[in-house]
Amino acid sequence: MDINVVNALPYEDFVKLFGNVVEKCPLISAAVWSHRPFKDLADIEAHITEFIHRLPDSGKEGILRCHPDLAGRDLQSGTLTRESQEEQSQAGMTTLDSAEFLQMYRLNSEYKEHFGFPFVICARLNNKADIVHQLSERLKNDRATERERAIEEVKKICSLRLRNIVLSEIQTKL
Ligand SMILES: NC(=O)N[C@H]1NC(=O)NC1=O
Repeated sequence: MDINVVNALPYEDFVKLFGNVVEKCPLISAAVWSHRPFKDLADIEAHITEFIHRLPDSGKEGILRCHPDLAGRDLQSGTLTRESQEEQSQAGMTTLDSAEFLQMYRLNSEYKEHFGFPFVICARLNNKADIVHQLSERLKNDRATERERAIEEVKKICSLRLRNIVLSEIQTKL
């Protein structure tokens, strides 16, 4: 992808293209557009990361709360975003048997009750077993540690979504 093409995009198209690199947080790409011209894709990613890091704790938790549960209500009802659907499918969340589904439901509920935000992990980089293991392990963290840990996962998700757009979507979306 030619970065000059991206730099020439009006904000409406930029947000259309990059609006979901952080799940359901188009405000972030709308804010980052102000930093054009970008040197390259890594520069866009760096601005997104900086924006997230400057948020107060409540803002970071807000980002986490925009994420759907893994194997949760949105997956059941078919209301996941396209990106999340692909990621959850790749991690095996769409083919859980009923015992696995119940286990995910219980662990997700326990995690949410404990921290007040959903468990977030980069599904594309983890399989079913990793996810269950991480859910149980990260429940032991204190809230501040876990908030930062989860934000690191948001950044991984964002990075892979950005790369995906560059590889496959620029021609079809515009
Ligand atoms: N809760 C959670 O981790 N959700 C996600 N992870 C991911 O890679 N895509 C998601 O939607």
